[in-house]
Amino acid sequence: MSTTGTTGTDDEAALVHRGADLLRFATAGSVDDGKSTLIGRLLLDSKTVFEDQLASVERASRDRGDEYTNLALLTDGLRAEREQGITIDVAYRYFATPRRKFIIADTPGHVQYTRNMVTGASTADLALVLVDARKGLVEQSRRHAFLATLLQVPHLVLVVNKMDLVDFDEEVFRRIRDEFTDFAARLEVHDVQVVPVSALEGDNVVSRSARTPWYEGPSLLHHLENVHVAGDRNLVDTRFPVQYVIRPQSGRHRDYRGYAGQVAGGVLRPGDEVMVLPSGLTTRIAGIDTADGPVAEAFPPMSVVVRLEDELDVSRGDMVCRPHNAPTPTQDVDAMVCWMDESAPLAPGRKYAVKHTTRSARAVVKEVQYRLDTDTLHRDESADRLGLNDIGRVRLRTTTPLLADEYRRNRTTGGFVLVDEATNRTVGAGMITSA
Ligand SMILES: Nc1nc2c(ncn2[C@@H]2O[C@H](COP(=O)(O)OP(=O)(O)OP(=O)(O)O)[C@@H](O)[C@H]2O)c(=O)[nH]1
Repeated sequence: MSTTGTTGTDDEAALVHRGADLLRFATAGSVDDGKSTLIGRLLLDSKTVFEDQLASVERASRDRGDEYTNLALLTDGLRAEREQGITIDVAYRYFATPRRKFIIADTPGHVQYTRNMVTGASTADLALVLVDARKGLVEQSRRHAFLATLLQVPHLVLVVNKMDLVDFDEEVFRRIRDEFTDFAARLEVHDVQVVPVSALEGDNVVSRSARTPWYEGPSLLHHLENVHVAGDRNLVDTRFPVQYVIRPQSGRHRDYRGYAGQVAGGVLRPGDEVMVLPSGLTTRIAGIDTADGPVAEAFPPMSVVVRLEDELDVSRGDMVCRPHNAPTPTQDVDAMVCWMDESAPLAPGRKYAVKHTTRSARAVVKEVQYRLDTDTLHRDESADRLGLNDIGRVRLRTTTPLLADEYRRNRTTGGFVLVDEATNRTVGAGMITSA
């Protein structure tokens, strides 16, 4: 069964293709804050839910003796469906309104929250942290907010839920909001929104509620629909990691040679002078092709095929950039690493496979510089290893040079994962601090 929303027009499809009207957001909260209910409410009120799903949830709610239609059943039901037979750390859900399409990275489970959240939030435009109005900010709320900013998620929303249980008291909201704003001021995030809602009763989720006349901000959905994300993309530094070389062996296209990949930064146009790394050779872009035909420009996150004027020796893992704006190939990498392996810690001397954009290399851990306490933001410099869910600063030496940028400059070319070569499991996620 698909949970994908409305079928769009071709125009919409083109917009989505360009990422212009798509918002990816990650949700986080502690147990029972109401995350499932909130997501259920968004799906329901945006009419993404099918009649039969709704009918079955209504039936199940009645059977359980619930007073309300239990929206969490909707979310959890979808979750269970997704999880059948496979281990999924992050469940992705889709819904759409006439203004935008949304992809929610929902991170179920509380034990592995750091790992899950890193997975879910690494590509998110926005992170939504939920708290229960009766409890206010708890340790996990701070940790989630911190992780989101560490992953450079540009927009942060604190949803103060269950306002109905505190009689929509402005004072309660104000206290939580102020405490959060103070905390967020210490983090690297520029856009913070705090919204009082009742996920259960629908207040301020889709439309503004008459029960919070003191609240002057937008409803949650209105904010999600309008938050400006186009400016978050790096359109300055041209970065095109080559994923595949396309060269038909026969037929009338056998003279075609193109390089397929997803634009990671900047804008590419036919005629642009470009440099290909690691060779350093320069040429011009002859044309840019997509599944829908040639285009006059390409920018993140478009997937395209780039043709070059000269026949250079380009292969998977190479990077097309600009002659005067290119990453410096480096084998010494400093990074914040989130460790995700329960079987063994990251420690000096250990070797891993590195996946960075479309490139693979091997790396040895030279040093653990410190481990970060995500609650106090304190750096423990005596730490010499990272255990499951730990985050710390690490120095690596790779076997072949990476074509890397700082993560804060580019989340794609600044990020990497570490893979255990014996098990082929992803054991760490890294954000390059200097290359
Ligand atoms: N009164 C009230 N109850 C709510 C509200 N939102 C959620 N709840 C209730 O809080 C309980 C927990 O809600 P869930 O949506 O299951 O919580 P969750 O955070 O998703 O929990 P997980 O199952 O861990 O994902 C349920 O009994 C909900 O009905 C709200 O706005 N007001």
